[in-house]
Amino acid sequence: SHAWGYGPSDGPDTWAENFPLASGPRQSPINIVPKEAQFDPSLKPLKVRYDARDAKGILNNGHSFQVDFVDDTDSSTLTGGPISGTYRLKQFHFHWGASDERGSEHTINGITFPCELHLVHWNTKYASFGEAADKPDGLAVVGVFLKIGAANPKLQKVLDALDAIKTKGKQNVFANFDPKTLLPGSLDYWTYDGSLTTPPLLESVTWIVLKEQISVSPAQMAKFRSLLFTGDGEPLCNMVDNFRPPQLLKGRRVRASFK
Ligand SMILES: NS(=O)(=O)c1cc(F)cc(F)c1
Ligand SMILES: [Zn+2]
Repeated sequence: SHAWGYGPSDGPDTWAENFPLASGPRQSPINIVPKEAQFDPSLKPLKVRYDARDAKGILNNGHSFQVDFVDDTDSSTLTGGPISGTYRLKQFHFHWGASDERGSEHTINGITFPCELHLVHWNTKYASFGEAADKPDGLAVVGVFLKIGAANPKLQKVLDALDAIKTKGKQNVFANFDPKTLLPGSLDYWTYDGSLTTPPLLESVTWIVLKEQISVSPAQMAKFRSLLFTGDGEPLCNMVDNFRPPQLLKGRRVRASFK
């Protein structure tokens, strides 16, 4: 299997060697230029309905950590917005930097944020996430920027679970959590057709990037950075800078749900 990472020898600039989609026509992330985004009055409001009881576990997968959800019913879904039909929440995860001036994957007018949250959903016209993952309308990911400010109490339950999943492959039960509490007050968004931002870089994602950011404190950022890319017994390597830089737009349009 193809080992990839974020270091000098296996990072984003090397991914095209094993994952040819890296040079594809609809790669993510991108730099969003709000003045060039077209307001689309036909875009519907985003409808987010999550059930805290669907939260299942938390896993250090060696690239980030993710909180996984039970997705065998329509109890936690995303509808409306730019998508048609019903997409089920599968997991959420984050990307972050070694320091506050980098870490996000999408940028706004070239501005980077210290962290970016991704809530991953799959189209229920397909039988499963795995089936949906390589279809052009298979996935919808909601991206939320985190900016340095006051401590965010909604993050704390997630961050307090990180000590038990410090190394690659470790996982734990993570129950009774409603990720809707992580979202900002406004669901105004930009949307464009893109891809997974990590290998296999599948071009199957309708990206929905929220305009409003949520806060994270420096101490909370230190918790993210306390995770390790490496497994038990391997040389320590802090899990930081696990972000792909912005990719070429290649003629794509970015639409705005707001004026
Ligand atoms: N980072 S991302 O949201 O594009 C993403 C989501 C996913 F479900 C699998 C991936 F490999 C990557
Ligand atoms: Zn992601």
